[in-house]
Amino acid sequence: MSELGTTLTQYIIEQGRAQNNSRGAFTALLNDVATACKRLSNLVRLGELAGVLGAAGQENVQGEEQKKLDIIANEVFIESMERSGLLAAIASEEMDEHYPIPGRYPRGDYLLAFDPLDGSSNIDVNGATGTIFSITRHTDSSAPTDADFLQAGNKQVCAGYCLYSSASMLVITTGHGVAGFTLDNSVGEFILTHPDIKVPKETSEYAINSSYSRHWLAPEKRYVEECNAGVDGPRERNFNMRWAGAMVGDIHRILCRGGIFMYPMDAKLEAAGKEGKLRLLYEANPMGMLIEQAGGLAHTGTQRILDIEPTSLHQRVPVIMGSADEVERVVRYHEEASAKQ
Ligand SMILES: O=P(O)(O)OC[C@H]1O[C@](O)(COP(=O)(O)O)[C@@H](O)[C@@H]1O
Ligand SMILES: [Mg+2]
Ligand SMILES: [Mg+2]
Repeated sequence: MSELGTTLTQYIIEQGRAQNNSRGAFTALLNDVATACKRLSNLVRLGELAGVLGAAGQENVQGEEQKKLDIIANEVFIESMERSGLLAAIASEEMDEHYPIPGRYPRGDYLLAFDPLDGSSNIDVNGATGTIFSITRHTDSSAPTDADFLQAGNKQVCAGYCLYSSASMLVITTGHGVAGFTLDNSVGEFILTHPDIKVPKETSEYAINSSYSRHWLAPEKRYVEECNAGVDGPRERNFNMRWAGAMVGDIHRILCRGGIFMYPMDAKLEAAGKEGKLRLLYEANPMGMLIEQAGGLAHTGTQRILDIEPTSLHQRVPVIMGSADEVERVVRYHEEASAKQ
């Protein structure tokens, strides 16, 4: 295992050696990801001084109001990732369709799907935000299409996020555990600070936006009511609640100390004809891979997230992920609720 203090580049090279695979190309790709994250980290840190706060005055393909930083983050990331020549195309929350890297196919062997800025509503209040990314292979030598991105999460070769908070941290998996790196601005490097991250199996902390409780379906209602009943309830212990308003902040906390994160299907989403709030390809899948690689579980309530065969680029899914015992409990409540029907 790599030692604390190892740089991200050294870590990737060491991992490649340990797996008997030189992975030079992949090292370059992750270096580009790291460069993009460093550039974004600087912009987020400067905030209004860099003129990046506030609304952009337009909506993205999903009808959500875009912040200036959503658009800037998308551009900065793409610009950094275009250079390596290893990507065939990029898909983003902020773009209707995929973006084929000019002049790069059939050379590019990988596809990158990403959420340039997760937690957009936190930007203007100096709250935690992040970038989430997922990398899959592009095996077809022809020009990439949207359909090439529609690969189940279990096909991801790398997933991760960069959290922009009091420290900026890059947390990644290449399918051999999860490692966390903290950005040392004095040397401009991500340094390994959290090797082999594991999510504790048990937890007494949950994360869900409780302002939607009136819309919840029976399983989540039951789960949260039982947690809130504390020592006197069926769980016989007290629970704590946290909601960062940014999935990246909630998942980071869960990777650090355990917990369960839920953005489940509810009556309001159902009535609006939506299949969930969070996006499969660049939110649920990469976070699901990280959580599973750290020993947790990632589910919709009826299906393992990483087994979903995607049908569209911006597909939404219900998300229940984190400490294994708690996710199993919510899934069991779903099974019991559907058995009653
Ligand atoms: O405002 P709500 O409904 O609590 O939603 C919060 C969720 O929405 C998100 O902000 C969606 O991500 P974006 O900011 O990238 O659209 C998640 O990060 C977060 O968990
Ligand atoms: Mg997001
Ligand atoms: Mg976003």
